[in-house]
Amino acid sequence: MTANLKKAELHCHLEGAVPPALTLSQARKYNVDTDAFLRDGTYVWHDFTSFLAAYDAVAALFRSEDDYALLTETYLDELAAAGAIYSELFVSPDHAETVGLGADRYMAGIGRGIEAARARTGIECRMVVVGLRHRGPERVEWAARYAASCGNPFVTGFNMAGEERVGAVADYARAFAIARDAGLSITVHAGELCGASSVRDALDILRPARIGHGVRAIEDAELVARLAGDGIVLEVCPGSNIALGVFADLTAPPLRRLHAAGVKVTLNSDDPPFFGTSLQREYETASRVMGFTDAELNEMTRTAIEAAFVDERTRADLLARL
Ligand SMILES: Nc1ncnc2[nH]cnc12
Ligand SMILES: [Zn+2]
Repeated sequence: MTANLKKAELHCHLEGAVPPALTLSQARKYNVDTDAFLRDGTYVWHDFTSFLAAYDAVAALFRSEDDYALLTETYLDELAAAGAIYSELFVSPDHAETVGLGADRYMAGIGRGIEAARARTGIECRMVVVGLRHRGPERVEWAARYAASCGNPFVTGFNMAGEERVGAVADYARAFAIARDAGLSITVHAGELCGASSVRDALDILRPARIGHGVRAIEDAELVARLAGDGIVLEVCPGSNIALGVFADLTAPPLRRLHAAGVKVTLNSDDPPFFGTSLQREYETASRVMGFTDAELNEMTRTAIEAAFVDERTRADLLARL
């Protein structure tokens, strides 16, 4: 039983972590009909594109600092209850601009939620600002400049998510250079909907410390050896990969093969209520279905904290709590 294990999560989209019950209460607050994207307590989508549309519809229900403080506290309390001592949240200032809240008040609300959850449960949390790939290079550069200049102490990293099949990685090199030059740590979604070449391009052009998913690297033995040799950490999200059809069933995700090849892997929920999962469930599945021992799961948690975008003192504190 993995409920008693300490956990850490590096890959979860804040707007992708909204429990359906909270979506319904937000919809009542703003008088929005949710039938198009939420039915019988389940989000309605059938492929990646319609998943993103449902995700955007849910995100549009969070319009104030208080809304985001509530969402952040709700998710971090759930994580802490599952034994998590550390969480990195992917936050999207584009969504804040879309609803007219503005990025600064968005980040302030999330920061309040982080502080409230930490005061109550001790969970440590940092934010990774996300640029949305399908909004194009200029918009991702806007997100990078925002992350670089916002001065929010919880912001420690930059990422790109969204529709992986749009554009080429090289189009976004300048955005990542802006973030890196400002001292932000780098991760990027790759090797999820696109194959091994998307992981190789990400490594060659963006030089990330971590890769979001990266699991399609399994298609190329030389690339797997490179990931292992370079110590690149994969933010693996098995439940997400199944829900989105990246792999057929839970016996297929290559977590065990990547781990056996010496690749540093971590467990993550990505967008838990959208994919019928949670961090607790990911640990439990890795144990019961994939056969990982508690020692191996604890090693993945350690890997996550060693790869966390935090200052060294916080990292030492977290490792001591493991
Ligand atoms: N799994 C995923 N891939 C790319 N962009 C996302 N945004 C939220 N979840 C995502
Ligand atoms: Zn993701």
